[in-house]
Parts: sequence; C-alpha cells; structure tokens
Amino acid sequence: MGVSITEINQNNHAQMQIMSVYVRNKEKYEWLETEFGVKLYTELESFLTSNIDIVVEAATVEAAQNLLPTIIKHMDIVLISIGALVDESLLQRVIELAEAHQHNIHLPSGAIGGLDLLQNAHSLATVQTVALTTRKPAHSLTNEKLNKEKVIFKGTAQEAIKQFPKNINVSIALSLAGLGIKQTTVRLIADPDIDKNIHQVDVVGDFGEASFVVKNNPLPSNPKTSYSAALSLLGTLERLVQRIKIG
Ligand SMILES: NC(=O)C1=CN([C@@H]2O[C@H](COP(=O)(O)OP(=O)(O)OC[C@H]3O[C@@H](n4cnc5c(N)ncnc54)[C@H](OP(=O)(O)O)[C@@H]3O)[C@@H](O)[C@H]2O)C=CC1
Ligand SMILES: O=C([O-])CC(=O)C(=O)O
Repeated sequence: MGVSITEINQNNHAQMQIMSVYVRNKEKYEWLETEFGVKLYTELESFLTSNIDIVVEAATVEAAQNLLPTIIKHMDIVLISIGALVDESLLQRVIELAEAHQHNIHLPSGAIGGLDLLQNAHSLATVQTVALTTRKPAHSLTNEKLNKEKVIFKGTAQEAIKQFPKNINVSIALSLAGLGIKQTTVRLIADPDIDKNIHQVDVVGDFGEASFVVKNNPLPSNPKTSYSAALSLLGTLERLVQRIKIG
C-alpha cells in the first residue's frame, strides 16, 4: 500500500517512522532505501530484532499466515491481510501466543466501516444476520469478458476468502467482529461498468438494522486496492498513540 510509507516517513501522519521493511526480493525494493532511508531485510529474525516497535503487514494472506506466529512472539502487529485468520487453528494459536507474550493484533477496518457497531451488537446482545455484498470492476475478479454484471460467488465468508484471497479480506474482518466465518454471508459481483470497489454490509440484530455502503475510490498509487484500506491502516497506527479513543 504505497501511500503508507510516503505518508508516514515524509508527511509524519502517524507520528511514527518506518525504519525497517521485510522483503523477499531486495533488488526490487532497493529504491525504498534511497528514497525513504529505510533498511531492507530478507531474514525475518533480523527484521524483528531491528530498531522497530510494531510490524505493519501489507503483503498477502499466505505470507501473513506463515509469518504471523513468529511476529506475534516478538511484538504487536497491524494486520491488513485479515483473511489469514480464516484458518481457525492459526487464529487460536496466534491468540494464545499474543496472550503468552503480551502482544496485540490490530485489525484495521480496511475498505469497510461499521465494525464497532457490529462488535457491540454481537458481544452485548444478539445479531441475527450479517451479509456482505461486494461489487468490484469485472477485470479485477475474472478474465471472463462480461458485458453485464455477474454474481461470481455466493456463500460463506470462509469460502469467499479461500476462492478470492486478494479480494475479500473485508469479509473476514466482518466475520471476526460478528457471527464468524460460517455465518457471515458474502455475495461477490463482477461489474464491467464500475471503477470503484463497492462494499455493502447489512446487519440485523436486537438493536435494529444497519446498512453501510462504501463506494471506494481506488488508491492512486495502487489502483487494485481501495483508498480507504490504506487510510484505515494509517488511522489504526495514528490512534495507537492518541489519548481520546473514539468508537
Ligand atoms: N482488509 C482490507 O480491507 C484489505 C486488504 N487488502 C490486502 O492487503 C494486502 C496488501 O494489498 P496490496 O498492497 O494491494 O498488495 P500488493 O500486491 O500491491 O503488494 C503486496 C506486497 O507484499 C509483498 N509480499 C508478498 N508476499 C511476501 C512475502 N512472503 N514476504 C515479503 N513480502 C511479500 C509483495 O512483494 P513482491 O514484490 O516480492 O511480490 C508486495 O510488495 C493483500 O493481502 C490484500 O489482499 C487489500 C485491500 C483491502
Ligand atoms: O480493497 C478492497 O475494496 C477490499 C479488498 O480488496 C479486500 O477486502 O481484500
């Protein structure tokens, strides 16, 4: 999420500096060292014992699944590839490690909103249904040439992230905030006529009903990702050091 390093190291938005970046291909990212003065690491232990206080993950579901247990033993993490936590045994293990090592896992809202309301409604009362309808530009979901919208997935969040690990992390954030990966339903629509990532969340509970629609502009520096996902990652970092907690 290219916006983050510029915002943090040059615009000082999160009152933090990116010091170290863990990469798998050093040559490809050498420009980060020259442009931002960060140090690159290809070895995880060296990265984790470098001059850092928190890890921000913005890689892939698979990388997050592999790296998370080691990282959480060393320090706190902000995880944006939240789909990694669809693996229930990994989730359990990581919670136990976090507890044992007294570290925290921060899950930003990403490209959706309303997770605070859903958590309150679910943990303190009863929620009956949580449904996510995601509509994305057709080319980002399928190679098929479509001339009208097509529902390309309908099922549980658990199945959705397995089939679309790069596209529907928001469904797992929603699941963890509410009814879980088997009860949270997902409909994914490929639409050839839009250029936004549109997420609609519908919740029904004892509190009443809530619907949130987020029509995400693409992130200019990385158009396949929603702008608000990068903002939510930055906001999560910024709020770590704020004295007033909202929501
Ligand atoms: N929760 C949410 O709402 C959202 C979540 N996401 C998720 O956030 C993540 C980042 O998205 P985005 O920035 O668009 O992804 P990109 O594909 O643009 O960037 C991913 C980066 O991660 C690096 N990477 C991948 N695997 C590894 C690894 N094993 N070790 C080290 N580096 C690795 C890649 O490096 P390389 O060049 O070597 O491949 C690349 O630099 C994705 O998992 C995406 O699905 C995105 C949007 C919203
Ligand atoms: O960027 C988005 O709109 C959401 C996304 O890709 C994801 O949840 O993985």
